[in-house]
Amino acid sequence: MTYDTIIENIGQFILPKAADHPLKGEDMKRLEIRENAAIATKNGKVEWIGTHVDAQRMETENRVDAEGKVVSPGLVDPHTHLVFGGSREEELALKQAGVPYLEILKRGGGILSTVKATREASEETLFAKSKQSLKRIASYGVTTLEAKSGYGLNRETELKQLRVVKRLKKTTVLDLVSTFLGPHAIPPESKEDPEAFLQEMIAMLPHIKEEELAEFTDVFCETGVFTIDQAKRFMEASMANGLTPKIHADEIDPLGGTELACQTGAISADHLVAASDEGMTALALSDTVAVLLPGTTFYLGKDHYANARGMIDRGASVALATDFNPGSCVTENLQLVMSLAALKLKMTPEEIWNAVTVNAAHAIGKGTSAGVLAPGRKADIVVWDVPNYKYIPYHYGVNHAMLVMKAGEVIWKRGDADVF
Ligand SMILES: O=C(O)CC1=NCN=C1
Ligand SMILES: [Zn+2]
Repeated sequence: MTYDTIIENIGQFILPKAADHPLKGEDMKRLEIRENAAIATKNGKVEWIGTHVDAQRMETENRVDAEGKVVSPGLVDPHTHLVFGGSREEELALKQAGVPYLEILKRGGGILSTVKATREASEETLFAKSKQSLKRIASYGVTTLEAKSGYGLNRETELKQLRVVKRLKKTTVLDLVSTFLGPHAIPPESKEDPEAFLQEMIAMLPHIKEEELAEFTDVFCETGVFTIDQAKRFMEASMANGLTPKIHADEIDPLGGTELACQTGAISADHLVAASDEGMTALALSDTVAVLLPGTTFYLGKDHYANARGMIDRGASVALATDFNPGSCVTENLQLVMSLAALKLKMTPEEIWNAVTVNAAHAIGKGTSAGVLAPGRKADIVVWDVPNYKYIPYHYGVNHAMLVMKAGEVIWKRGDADVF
């Protein structure tokens, strides 16, 4: 057989474990690393994984020399607010003055200022802006990601955002999943009647399912936003309409959103900075993935981070994501989040790699098709300019990706310009 591409001379090949459930407990702490390896692709799929020596005897159209460096599956970012209008740099001064996130929101800023910009932006503008972000996301080694709505807070604009994601799915090489985050905040026009607004968002669910505009739903369960009871009713209505729930839980105040996620069978519970011991134990006993967002904690200038160690050591499955959004975490760089996971969440390199590949894939229902390289799987592959798999969390703030491959095709390669 003649292969399409062989990537050879791989110093360390990172091979997260293929599993039909998210990794937890001891599995979360283990990571297979193969040395002096090679991988062969054909028709966009992984065809063979073996040794560099064996690869020398194989026929291929293209041969890529990994120069003894590191190769991994394409990364998965399971939590982004990709589609939005405008920006919120003006709020930095408020944050520097110590004005809390929820206070900025209460004053009509934060999410609500992005809502105004998103309502005013055309679908074309949002599409072009999101596509630029996707290029940057891909350059950091991400080949699969989630994208939420939530900056419309009315039927017209929520559908506009979801249509943008649907168009991006069809027109870009990355794999996207879509999440309807209608109950993201209470719009000014519904301030007097949040319940009516929640009902309006619930009433959208059949249409969203019918038009295949989202696979998941999400709700911001937080003080001054949506209560546990409101979140529960929205999540139950989601499931009744064939949509799988997620939840922004225990981000700032410990309302018990973590426990609610596990009780309702949510696919993921996200943020969890204020998760209780009971909530962490519930995670360990469930298949709900804890999606941790240390970039947001950092960006909001908080000292207290999610208790990743407590979750992992209890046996919960943990994933990592950027939470890319215009106000509380303005970065597409999942590698930076890997560093914060080491420095602030005290996660090991093995746990971090599992959290940005196989577990991140399970958090968006892609556990059997992304985040793992094995014969028959999509050839989503990244070559990293690092000496070993521990290096990315250690050296932060830069882009270590050399080459990003999506379904067997190179979609990004570090510039060839070399004037030094
Ligand atoms: O502030 C934002 O735009 C995104 C966010 N939603 C809930 N927490 C952060
Ligand atoms: Zn978020």
